[in-house]
Amino acid sequence: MLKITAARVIVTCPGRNFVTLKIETSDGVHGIGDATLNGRELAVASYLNDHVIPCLIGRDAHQIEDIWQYLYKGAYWRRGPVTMSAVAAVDMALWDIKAKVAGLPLYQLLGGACRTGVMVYGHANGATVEETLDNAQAYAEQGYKAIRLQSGVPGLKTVYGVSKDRFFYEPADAALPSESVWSTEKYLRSVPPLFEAAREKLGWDIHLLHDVHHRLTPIEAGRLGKDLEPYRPFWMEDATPAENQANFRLIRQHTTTPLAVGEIFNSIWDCKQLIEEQLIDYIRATVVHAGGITHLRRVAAFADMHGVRTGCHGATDLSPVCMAAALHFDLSIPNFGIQEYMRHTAETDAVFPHAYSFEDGMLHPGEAPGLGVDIDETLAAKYPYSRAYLPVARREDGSMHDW
Ligand SMILES: O=C(O)C(=O)C[C@H](O)[C@H](O)CO
Repeated sequence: MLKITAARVIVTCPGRNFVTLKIETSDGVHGIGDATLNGRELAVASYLNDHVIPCLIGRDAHQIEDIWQYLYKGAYWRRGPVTMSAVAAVDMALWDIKAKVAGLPLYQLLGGACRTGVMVYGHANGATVEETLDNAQAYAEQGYKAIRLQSGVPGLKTVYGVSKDRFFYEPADAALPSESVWSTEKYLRSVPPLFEAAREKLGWDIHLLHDVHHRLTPIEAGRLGKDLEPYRPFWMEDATPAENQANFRLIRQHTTTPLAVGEIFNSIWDCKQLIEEQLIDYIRATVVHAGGITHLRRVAAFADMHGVRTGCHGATDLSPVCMAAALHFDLSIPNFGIQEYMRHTAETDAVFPHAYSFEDGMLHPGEAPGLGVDIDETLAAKYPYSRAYLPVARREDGSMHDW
């Protein structure tokens, strides 16, 4: 038995907030897991400190599945982002421990590598089409094989996906949510010309992606998907809110543009119908928000049966611990599609030294035992938590819209 002797939550803000769980064991091996839930970080920290850690002490760290079931079923109150991020952090830390004890990089325990590396997509954005495409060109020159394009919308001051910095994007930008104004009509007019210009400038040998960020109705999404078809996007993401999974039937009826959704999903139940009915092409659920590696493997296996591939969320609010976990997972499953990669700042990378590396458009988790990522607690302590929220959006008449 490898006894869990201690566990603690580390909250740090090296440029943005991260919550990390560290689990220690009787033979001195420790593991870490990401528990960051953007804008609601302290809720997960409390869930772990007040309700999960007391149940972990004394358990066998090797019993990953049993501990997962204990935390999921044992809480009685199932699912939800706070619960599932906490369960995920425990799960990641336990896989880290198991792989360290085995002396192997985690992907070896998950079945070994199915591919030589993990294709990632970078984020090109700008206030204008020209600026966005100049940035996209810079990504292409760095070797990226896939690039997400988000551009300013004429007539709207700020929109999701457009940052002030060329290579870094941080949407949680204020101590109280900032407000932006949204117009579906203006947005819908702006995206097809962006993709037309992108194909002219970048050619056809690069994958182009776009994130709608839940802002359209199903029929509007069907229209956008159809308008983008001539430019062969890799995917159209989060076309409409997905609480009602049947909404995707309508989008599917109107377009052959591939559909991706799921970064805010917490469990297999959020995507059961989407996958079973083949209403999507890529499932974006991620290690930290969907119950860890144990649960995400189940989602991926179910998706594989239905011809759906993975495209895990990988924004900056998922820490390097989650990124490492995602890379081991991506490398080991048969139906991997693509991995999002929004680079962290140098400050963040220093707090979380890691073995993963980027080369020629691909990430690789590296060969260090475990997840191959650690937390420098002394450095982390220098960056206290700083409250930050995601923005909100209102329509031009003042009513709330999805941001
Ligand atoms: O990366 C994406 O596709 C996103 O939509 C990023 C999200 O807005 C971000 O992770 C919210 O915390």
